Amino acid sequence: MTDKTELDRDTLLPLFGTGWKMADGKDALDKTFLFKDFKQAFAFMTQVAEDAEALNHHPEWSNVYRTVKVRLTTHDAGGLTGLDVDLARRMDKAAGY
Ligand SMILES: C[C@H](O)[C@H](O)[C@H]1CNC2=NC(N)=NC(=O)C2=N1
Repeated sequence: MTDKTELDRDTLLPLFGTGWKMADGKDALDKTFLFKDFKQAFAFMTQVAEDAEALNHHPEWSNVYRTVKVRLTTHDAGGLTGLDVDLARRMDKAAGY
């Protein structure tokens, strides 16, 4: 599921349910994760770093204390692909959704 054309509403709907939003003219998925404290936020980032390496697909993200802001897009494709959906799911799992 790496073709941009395969991303339909049914694929994205479960992610909207966990707080992901379309951004950047629908070329990206954004979500803000809020954790109990910095330690939990950083543990999440450490787990997701492993997932990103496994997928060879990497988030744009920033961390301030217990907040992690994420943007997912596929630079190679110039928009959203199945890789972004896969990484979003892994992030939700790592955050305990
Ligand atoms: C060469 C390598 O496959 C590419 O640079 C990968 C790595 N990680 C990536 N991550 C994201 N988010 N988009 C990409 O296009 C991308 N490309």
